Amino acid sequence: MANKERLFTSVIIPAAGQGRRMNATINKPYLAINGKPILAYTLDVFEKCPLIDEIIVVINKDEFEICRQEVLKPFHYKKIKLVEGGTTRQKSVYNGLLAVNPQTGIVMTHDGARPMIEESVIVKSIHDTMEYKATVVGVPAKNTIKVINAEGFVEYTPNRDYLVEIQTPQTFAYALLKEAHERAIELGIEGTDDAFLVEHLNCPVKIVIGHYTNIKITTPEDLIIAEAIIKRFQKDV
Ligand SMILES: Nc1ccn([C@@H]2O[C@H](COP(=O)(O)OP(=O)(O)OP(=O)(O)O)[C@@H](O)[C@H]2O)c(=O)n1
Ligand SMILES: C[C@](O)(CO)[C@H](O)COP(=O)(O)O
Repeated sequence: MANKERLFTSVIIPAAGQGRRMNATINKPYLAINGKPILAYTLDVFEKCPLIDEIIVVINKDEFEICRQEVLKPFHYKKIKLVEGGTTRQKSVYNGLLAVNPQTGIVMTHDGARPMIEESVIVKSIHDTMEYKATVVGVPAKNTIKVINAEGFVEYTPNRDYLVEIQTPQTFAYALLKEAHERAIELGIEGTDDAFLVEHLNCPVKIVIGHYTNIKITTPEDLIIAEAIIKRFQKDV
């Protein structure tokens, strides 16, 4: 990856969760903010980004119809392929990895539930991955973080200068991420993000500093925050 020639770039969007913490009547990707589904906001940014060649959206088996009707049909996406999800985020991403175009050189993962991603962060992630092979977007921790024990007592307070809250996109050389997922399957490792699996291969992962607005919509109050951010920063939607 030392030379900077453009590589075919695929993004895998896991959107096959259950949204248990949201506790809504429809699954999170299809909940609307200002009349538009969360997943459509996410897809818009990748669809418009000229560095993204292919978008693999990973969804639940029984949600193909709602995805087609509520997201794909009204918003006219061209680069998208739908793939069935697995029982965990990691399994969903792996299904996506198996479905990418055989030419894929760079693969990015981005939560369907992070609709406020900005194109500049996607572009920086791709550029930095050409150099480092593995990058993750994060923001410096704003709060003091404490490591506790099983009894709920503080063990120690890590230096905040070295704490970053991790988001997505997470971007990798395709062969590296595939190897990391396959090694994790062999070893029975389950991680909450993709970088964790790459870290297990002892491969350095570079941080791309992102934006605090790129929240993951997880609980009901996140919808209020997202609505406010979208109104304030993305008036054209
Ligand atoms: N089996 C799974 C689990 C999660 N995801 C996706 O991974 C992203 C991050 O997961 P999270 O926000 O935790 O979503 P859910 O799993 O839906 O939420 P919860 O844990 O509250 O059920 C989401 O876009 C979600 O749809 C997925 O594709 N497949
Ligand atoms: C990948 C991730 O977005 C990084 O913050 C996150 O770990 C996935 O969501 P979950 O809440 O851990 O399922």
